[in-house]
Amino acid sequence: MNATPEDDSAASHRSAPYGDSGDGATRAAGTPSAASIRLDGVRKQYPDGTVAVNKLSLSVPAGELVVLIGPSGCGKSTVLRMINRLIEPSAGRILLDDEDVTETDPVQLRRRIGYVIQNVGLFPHQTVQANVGTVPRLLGWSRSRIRSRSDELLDLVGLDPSRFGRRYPHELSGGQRQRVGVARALAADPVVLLMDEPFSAVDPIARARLQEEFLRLQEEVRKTIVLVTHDLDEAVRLGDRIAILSQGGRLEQYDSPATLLGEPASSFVREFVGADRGIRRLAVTPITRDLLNPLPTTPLPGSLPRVALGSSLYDALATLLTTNADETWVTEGSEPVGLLSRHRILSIDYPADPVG
Ligand SMILES: Nc1ncnc2c1ncn2[C@@H]1O[C@H](COP(=O)(O)OP(=O)(O)OP(=O)(O)O)[C@@H](O)[C@H]1O
Repeated sequence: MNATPEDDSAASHRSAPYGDSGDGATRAAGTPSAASIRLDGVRKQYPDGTVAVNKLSLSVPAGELVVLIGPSGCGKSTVLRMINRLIEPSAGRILLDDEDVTETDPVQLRRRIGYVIQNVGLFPHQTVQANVGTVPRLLGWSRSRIRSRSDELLDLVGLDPSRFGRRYPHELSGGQRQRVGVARALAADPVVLLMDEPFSAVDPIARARLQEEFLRLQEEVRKTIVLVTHDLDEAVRLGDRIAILSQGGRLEQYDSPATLLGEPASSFVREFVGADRGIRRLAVTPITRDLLNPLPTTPLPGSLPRVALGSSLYDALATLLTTNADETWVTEGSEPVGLLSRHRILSIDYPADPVG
């Protein structure tokens, strides 16, 4: 298992040195604002002797979204809270770019690290706008600057500031509260975003929509994100990489979703990802040209559904099942480039599973 990704893209996302940002938010235009994270032999033993995390090494390239997943009590939240020093490690080092977090003032550190938790923890007696402006206020920004940043972020998370800015948290739905939580965490343009079960308090439909919106948001802001979840589907959907932990914070595997599902590194991982990983693999396998039947020479039947080349096999199968068709057009732009059949999707021959 390699916990230091070879295709580390940190260099291409390298953040400005912290000193450049002055109050932590005014970076030079176009300068990506994300830091890499490196955990090096990190251990946490609580005073009662519980070893929550042991010898954990993990690198998160700047601008990537890494998901921590594993059974209850395996140390996920402890890992997250050691990164922003809500918990001090007993041993090992945690680096943001090249800076050791244990040597950084915790208050300064937390202003550069956004933190989103389940149920958000918005201040109930403050408006949405004031909640989003929390860290900028601490940083001493002017009122007008806080206001415009708050409006910008509410827009970014899909909440109209003129409609929602003056509301109080209890006047929002769970999903809207969650969005405000994300906006608040992004307010001072942090270099890292830590998210502990951020979507688990909302119902499955709102959750799927939040996940989708969140992916779009990440395309735009490209933060380094470490997200804890219990939900494997969420991990597969959101993660550039997934770290699976077992009890005692032991790293079982750290890989892309496709590799994790296709090549579980241990029987623990295999069991954890479960029997329905075949379906999940469809969700992370794109439609490629080699799977397509050529376009027919006879006139094309117009009634078939369409899916885009590059979307997932899961999407294709879902389209076929909902339209009750045996084949779908696969399109590139607006042009059909081939046909994909239900049979072909179901007969894909994945490489043999290396774990007995
Ligand atoms: N303050 C504490 N004192 C002693 N043990 C603790 C403390 N906080 C957490 N633990 C223990 O450390 C281990 C890891 O806890 P942690 O909350 O990090 O796990 P988790 O994977 O996030 O769990 P869950 O998925 O249930 O939220 C658990 O055994 C937990 O009981």
